[in-house]
Order: sequence, then C-alpha cells, then structure tokens
Amino acid sequence: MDSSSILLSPQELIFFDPSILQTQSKIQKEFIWPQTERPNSLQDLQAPLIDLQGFFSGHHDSTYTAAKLIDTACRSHGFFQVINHGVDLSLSHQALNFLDDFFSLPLSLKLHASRKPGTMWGYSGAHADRFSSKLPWKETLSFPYHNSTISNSNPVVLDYFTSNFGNDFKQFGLVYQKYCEEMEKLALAIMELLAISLGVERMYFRDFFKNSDSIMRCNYYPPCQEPELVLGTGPHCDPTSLTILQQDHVGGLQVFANDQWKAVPPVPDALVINIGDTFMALSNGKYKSCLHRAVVNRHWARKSLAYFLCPQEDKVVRAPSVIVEGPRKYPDFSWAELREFTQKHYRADMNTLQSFSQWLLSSSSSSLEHS
Ligand SMILES: C=C1C[C@]23C[C@H]1CC[C@H]2[C@]1(C)CCC[C@@](C)(C(=O)O)[C@H]1[C@@H]3C(=O)O
Ligand SMILES: O=C(O)CCC(=O)C(=O)O
Ligand SMILES: [Fe+2]
Repeated sequence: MDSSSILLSPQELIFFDPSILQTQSKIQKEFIWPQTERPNSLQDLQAPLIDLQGFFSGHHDSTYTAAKLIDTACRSHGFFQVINHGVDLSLSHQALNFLDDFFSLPLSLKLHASRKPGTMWGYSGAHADRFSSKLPWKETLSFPYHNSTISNSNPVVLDYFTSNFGNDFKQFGLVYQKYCEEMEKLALAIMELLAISLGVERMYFRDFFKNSDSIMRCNYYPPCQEPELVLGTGPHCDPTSLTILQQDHVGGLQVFANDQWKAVPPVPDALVINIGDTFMALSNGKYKSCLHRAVVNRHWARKSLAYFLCPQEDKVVRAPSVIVEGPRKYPDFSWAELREFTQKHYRADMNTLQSFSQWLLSSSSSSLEHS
C-alpha cells in the first residue's frame, strides 16, 4: 500500500501513521483547519507560577497567598501552574519518557489497543474513527483511573496495561498507576485551595471528588511538514473538572486569555493546572473553564500527559448555595451525562457546557411534554 492510499475515503478508517504521513509533501485535507482557527505567532501567557511548598507544610499565610493567586487566575482564564507540587520528579519524567516507547511501537500493535466504540479507553490516531474533518495532529492513549484502595479493587491502571498489552507492559502499568495516584493526591490538594479561594468550607470539594472516576490521557504530537495548517488539539475547554498537565520541553500549549491566544512556554518541573467545564458549573460560572489548544511544529515530536479529575459519575453537579449569588447558571447534571454528551453527541469545543445545558434542558422539556 503506497502512502497516498493511507488515507482511505472518509467512510473508511483513516490510519494516522506518522511514519508515513511525514513522508507526504502535502497535508491531506482532513487535517487542515479553517484559516480563522490556525495557529499564529503570539505572546507568552503571564500566568502565576504558584509554589505549593507552604501549603503542604501547613503555613497559613502562604496557603492564603496561593489561594488568592488561584482565585485571580481562575476568575480570569482558569489557568495556572504549580511548583513544589509534591509529585515525584523522577516518576514524572519516567511517565513522560514512556510515551516515546509506547508511541514508537508498530502501528499494528497500537491499533490492537484501539479505543473501543462507546468507551473512552484505548489508542486513537487523530480520532480518525470519530471525526472526518479538522482531525487533530496527534495520537492518544486514554485509560481510566480510580482509587483502588477505596474501592478495594485491583490497581486499575496496572490492570489496564497488563490486560491490554500483556505482561511486557507491566512496568508501564506500574509507573502510570503510581503517576495517577500522585495526580489524584495533587488534584484533591488543589480542591482544598479552590474551596479556600471560593470561600466555601475547606474540605467541601475534596469530599465531592473523594471517589473520583478520572481519566488519564497520553498525547503524542508528531512533527508536521505544514504545521501552520493543522492543530495538535483544537480549541476547547476540558469538559472535566480539573486538569493536571505535564508537558515536555518542546512547547505548543496555548491558552486564550485577555481576548487573544497566548503561548505557555514549558517550565521545567512545573505542572499546568486548568479549570474544566464541570468545575466552572460547580462555581456557578465564577471560575472560568480554560479555553486552550495545542499547536505542532516541523521538527520535533511533542508529548503531554493530561490527568482529568472527574467526580463519581452519578454525583449531582450543583454549585453550593454559599457560592450562588443570583440565579443558578447551569442545570443540575451528572458527569456521566456530560461525558456521554461529548462522546456520543458533541465534539468538545469552546462551547461544550453551554451546548450541553441547552441540550439537557431541551431533552428534559421534551420528555415532560411526552409524559
Ligand atoms: C472528557 C474528555 C473528552 C476529551 C478528553 C476528556 C477531556 C478533554 C476532551 C478533549 C481533549 C477536548 C478536545 C477534543 C477531544 C475530542 C480531543 O481532541 O481529544 C476531547 C477528548 C475526547 O472526546 O476524547
Ligand atoms: O497537549 C497539550 O498541551 C494540551 C492537551 C489537552 O488540552 C487535552 O488533552 O485536553
Ligand atoms: Fe484540554
């Protein structure tokens, strides 16, 4: 099969095989984004780099300083970075480096773990099995995480790797299991800071996310011969609650702040934190779900690890009354409903929560009409 046949007709599966795509001089139309959405040269985002050392040591003043910085950032664009976050740095680096090992596997092996329809879990090449245009220039691997000590089950991430890839991937499973456990610890600590920032009882959100049902997403962005025409990940707000992103040294993350796209240059050993749609609803819109995207480049592959904190899927997402001044901006919903909306009805973008709210209200009013 020559490389020109690699992209079959839209109704047939498109294989995103970087080793072949990069040999083609022109980008296929499925990957080209509209002119208005293409990357452009831009300034760096001046966002706070929040030192969590004082918070973890229980220092009152530095905890409130951190909470104040977080409050300002979240009211504006929903994005900040943290250092001294307590996540073991060698574990972080190992988790990031393992992405090179995984994504350099033969496509046939990666496809063996392809995302199964109706689930979020598995390998995907450019989401070519889900979308037929504006395909993201990336490969992804997604798997579930929940705290197995609470549910008294097996370590879910270790199980994912050994059951989908065999015992040769046990080391992968051990590293990502430990990484997800560290991510959850940090996410729950940040939930305490968000509670302080919003003026609710300090443990309110930590308790809300206690039995989190979270998502780990590995992103691999191959180099692209026409990077100005494509996007690694299109403009979107994460539908989830809180994202902890580790990006490598290459750069490519961009955040929409003060009415323009801003670059987020990688800060060694810092972790990117952004508010998602579900937490924006929990704050009744006080905190902004961060609008962001990822661009690619001509010469280097880029990697990122995104941990998406989600509540137990059937918990009712509803802003606590102490936060709500005036009308409630969103209908009550569950994460299971929003997740299903993004997986079956709507490609997550910058308007997901608004579209979901309208969809939910229209479907509940139509079911009322028929009851
Ligand atoms: C609930 C989710 C859907 C996506 C993965 C998580 C949180 C981020 C979402 C996503 C990355 C937003 C951009 C579009 C998307 C389709 C993607 O590029 O991967 C989204 C994910 C998804 O639906 O798989
Ligand atoms: O890779 C990045 O920098 C961003 C990825 C992202 O936004 C996502 O996976 O939701
Ligand atoms: Fe995102």
